[in-house]
Amino acid sequence: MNTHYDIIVIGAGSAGLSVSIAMRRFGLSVLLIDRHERRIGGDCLNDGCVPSKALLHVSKQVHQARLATAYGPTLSGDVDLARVMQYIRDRQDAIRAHENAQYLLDAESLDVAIGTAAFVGPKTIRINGQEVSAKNMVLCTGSQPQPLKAEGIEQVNVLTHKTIFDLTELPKHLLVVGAGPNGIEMAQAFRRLGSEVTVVGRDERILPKEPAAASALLQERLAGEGIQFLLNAEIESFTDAHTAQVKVADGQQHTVQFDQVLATLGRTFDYGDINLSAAGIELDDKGRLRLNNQLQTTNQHVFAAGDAAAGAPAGERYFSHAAALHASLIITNFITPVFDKSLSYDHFSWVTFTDPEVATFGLSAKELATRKIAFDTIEHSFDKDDRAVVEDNQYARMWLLVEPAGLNPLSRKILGGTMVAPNAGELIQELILANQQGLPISAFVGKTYPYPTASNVNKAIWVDTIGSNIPGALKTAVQWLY
Ligand SMILES: Cc1cc2nc3c(=O)[nH]c(=O)nc-3n(C[C@H](O)[C@H](O)[C@H](O)COP(=O)(O)OP(=O)(O)OC[C@H]3O[C@@H](n4cnc5c(N)ncnc54)[C@H](O)[C@@H]3O)c2cc1C
Ligand SMILES: NC(=O)c1ccc[n+]([C@@H]2O[C@H](COP(=O)([O-])OP(=O)(O)OC[C@H]3O[C@@H](n4cnc5c(N)ncnc54)[C@H](O)[C@@H]3O)[C@@H](O)[C@H]2O)c1
Repeated sequence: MNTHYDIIVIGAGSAGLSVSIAMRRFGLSVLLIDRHERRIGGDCLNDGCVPSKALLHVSKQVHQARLATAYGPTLSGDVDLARVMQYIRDRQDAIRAHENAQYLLDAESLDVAIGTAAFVGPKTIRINGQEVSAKNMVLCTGSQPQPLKAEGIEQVNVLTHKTIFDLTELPKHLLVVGAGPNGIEMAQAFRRLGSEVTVVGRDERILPKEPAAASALLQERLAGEGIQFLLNAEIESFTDAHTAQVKVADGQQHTVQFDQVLATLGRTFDYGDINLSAAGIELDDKGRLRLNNQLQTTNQHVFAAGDAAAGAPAGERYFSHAAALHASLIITNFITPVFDKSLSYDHFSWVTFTDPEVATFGLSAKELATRKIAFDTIEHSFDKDDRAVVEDNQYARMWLLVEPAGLNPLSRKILGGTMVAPNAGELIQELILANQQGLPISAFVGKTYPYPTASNVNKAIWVDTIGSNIPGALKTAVQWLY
């Protein structure tokens, strides 16, 4: 470790890895810091995206094996959770092979220091007793799970995403508190592995950041798999280590007996040991870094990326690919400072990896209304799609927000949307590209999809919409010409 670098990056999760590797590749001297060698890769690798997606993968295999018994094969025995968790650890290790300090030094010539960094001045930190300075620094320090508060909580061992992957026995009854993406993904995974699952959510619907119709469709599917939902509800108290009293807004009280409880209540921040005040870095009233839309803190030489950038005026997005977007913005502004770019989520997208997946992109109806942008909502059911029929997915749906029809219906552009379908996260990619590049819907209508690819729905929605709204004058003209 040197005493001065071009850039110091604190936190080696999705954000820190993106910023530090790119800046090093541009030939700058970079120091990347994380508290522990085993935290390199951050939440995504260690207790977020990777283990949760691996768990969902296994749970889907188990679910499909169970469905296959309809055709003759038999299935016996319970899922051995210890073996499932071993599979997850193996998958994490496969990624760790290229996300560790030695690899980063060997492959990227990147200096990595293990220890807790704390500011001692505007451009200087102390780590492991040594002071190191830099021209600029990037805080990629992530976020923490919001703690569950309820009377009697001290009797209960509350799991979070940081501890649930250490379980070795399948819970008989898993109580999930919080109905956001983390809670809903885990609820389905454990239900499919064999647990009874109850979800308690504060809002009136699951996945409240999605359009209401998408939340309702997913909830119906999950309820069909046996997940119990208590919505508009909160844990009032724990009367012992395995009993929760749940109060629903309509006044009803439910007693839920559980052997494990998982809290998935959103994110919070802990800047207790980093001494932000020594660098003049301020927090906002929600305890987030106070940032501008260039992701600059109140210290002009210190920036933030990833979950730590949640205080940006553009809004909160806690995703690995948001970290990559922030990293790309910061890097662009470092290397082309005359064109200061601002953070925008106008073409952002995300996927909740349940089965069916929920994939959302672009501007929401609420954002369009706030910006006074006129739009139509076009709903498309997959019920007549041959691929959906043969795979029994006719329930799937999408809702696209599109410019109002003008003189040429094929020139309309897609402003945003949501799809609830198996593999929606993959199917929606060409819609995202069209949205980002401003392609008109003629791009879909003019494309021939190999039959029966699932993504043909991206054409069918427009063929149906245009086909059922051909203006009378056009029909008359066609008849006359024919
Ligand atoms: C269960 C779960 C599932 C998820 N699934 C997905 C998904 O499927 N797709 C998706 O896009 N996103 C998903 N996310 C969100 C995603 O994991 C996070 O948005 C992302 O990991 C944040 O990356 P980050 O680099 O900002 O922070 P982190 O990954 O939290 O990294 C921050 C790092 O900073 C280090 N650090 C903090 N302070 C200091 C200090 N003072 N000194 C040294 N080091 C420090 C920490 O040790 C940590 O390693 C999921 C999250 C959870 C909880
Ligand atoms: N597939 C993915 O990309 C994925 C998966 C998991 C998590 N994540 C990310 O991680 C972040 C954290 O996930 P999350 O689901 O914990 O956060 P979240 O903020 O999205 O959802 C938490 C939910 O819990 C509810 N809640 C809060 N306190 C409660 C209480 N006391 N009782 C009942 N409900 C309560 C909130 O109203 C909210 O709906 C998310 O913002 C998401 O971006 C992404």
